[in-house]
Amino acid sequence: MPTPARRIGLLLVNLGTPDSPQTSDVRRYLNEFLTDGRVVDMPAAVRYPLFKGLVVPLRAPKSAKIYQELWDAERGSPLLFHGLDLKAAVQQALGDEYVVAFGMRYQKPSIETALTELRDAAVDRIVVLPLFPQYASASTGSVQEKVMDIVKDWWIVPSISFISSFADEPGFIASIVKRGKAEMAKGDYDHFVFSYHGIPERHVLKGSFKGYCQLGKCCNTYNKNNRYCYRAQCFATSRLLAEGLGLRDDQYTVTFQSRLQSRLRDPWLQPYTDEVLAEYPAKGIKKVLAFSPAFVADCLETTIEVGVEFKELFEEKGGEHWQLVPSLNSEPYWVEAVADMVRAN
Ligand SMILES: C=CC1=C(C)c2cc3[nH]c(cc4nc(cc5[nH]c(cc1n2)c(C)c5CCC(=O)O)C(CCC(=O)O)=C4C)c(C)c3C=C
Ligand SMILES: [Fe+2]
Ligand SMILES: [Fe+2]
Repeated sequence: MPTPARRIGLLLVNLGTPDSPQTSDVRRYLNEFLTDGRVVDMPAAVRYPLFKGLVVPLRAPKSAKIYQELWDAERGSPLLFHGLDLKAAVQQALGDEYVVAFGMRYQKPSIETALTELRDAAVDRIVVLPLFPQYASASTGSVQEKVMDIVKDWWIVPSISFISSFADEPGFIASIVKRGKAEMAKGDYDHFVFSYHGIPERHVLKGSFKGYCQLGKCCNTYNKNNRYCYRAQCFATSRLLAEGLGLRDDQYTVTFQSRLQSRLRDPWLQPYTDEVLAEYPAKGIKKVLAFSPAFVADCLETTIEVGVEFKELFEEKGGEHWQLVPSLNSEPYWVEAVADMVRAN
């Protein structure tokens, strides 16, 4: 039987990671990441000297130590090897009609290398799936900008579609529910935390249609006016997860982590996960199951921040059991959910 022609390119993209946990590689990664105007939205004339000259040199050695803790001796950065595993599994699920490539917004494998793979495979069109469930200009928006910036220089500009969020996608929700239920079957929990990567409040306000989002109850529903609101999407994901897990409203809390401490002290989305969990033991909440639904692959922000640092803080304050639900990585049901999203695109 003749092999069917390969026609559609799928580009999976995640955020990025250093080449190694050495300070020099972490510095290079952070320089690229934190001088992105969608991540640090200051004028370039301030951003470059401030971050390249001051913030990154101070942060890189500390971050490198944490990356050393995270690094797998054989496979390196989890964000990278889970991404490559997902790529291989989704390729298998979609079959020969698709060519699947994987790229990182910062460092390697670059988006440019991945797009070139797709171009060389002579695909007719490209579907871009940034692996961020909730849209943020600092994550999804940056990937979209980078893709467009690269293809604008191609002689033949391909047809491209972007899956810009999947915060309420049934396959995504069902996959996390499955992961969560597996943990819930192993023990009892007093409370459930859905901890999302934070962003500055300013980023949410800037993304609002006609000033709809004011960081209040406006985000409690997810509608046409706030469909790109990161905060509204985090709440929407949480409501659906709670429903799937059978949780009442008072059994779970939505929180935000990973704020980049800056001397400017600009507010990030609240409540902050560390502040919330520190108060739990005194309130009698001693056993907590923590979800990281802003991430689909284990990384520094899940394994170390939620799985190690928050656990230590919780126990220091008198908590008994803090458990992280692992990310979806390349679990078979998640692979199928990704394939379904792409087929439906
Ligand atoms: C979930 C999507 C992400 C958004 C939105 C996001 C915004 C954002 N991040 C920073 C600063 C840092 N983030 C770092 C790590 C990191 N961030 C994401 C995802 C989002 N970031 C991931 C998947 C990772 C992990 C990468 C890995 O290799 O494991 C870091 C680096 C780690 C450190 O030094 O602490 C920084 C810094 C900002 C400022 C921001 C929005 C404005
Ligand atoms: Fe981040
Ligand atoms: Fe909003």
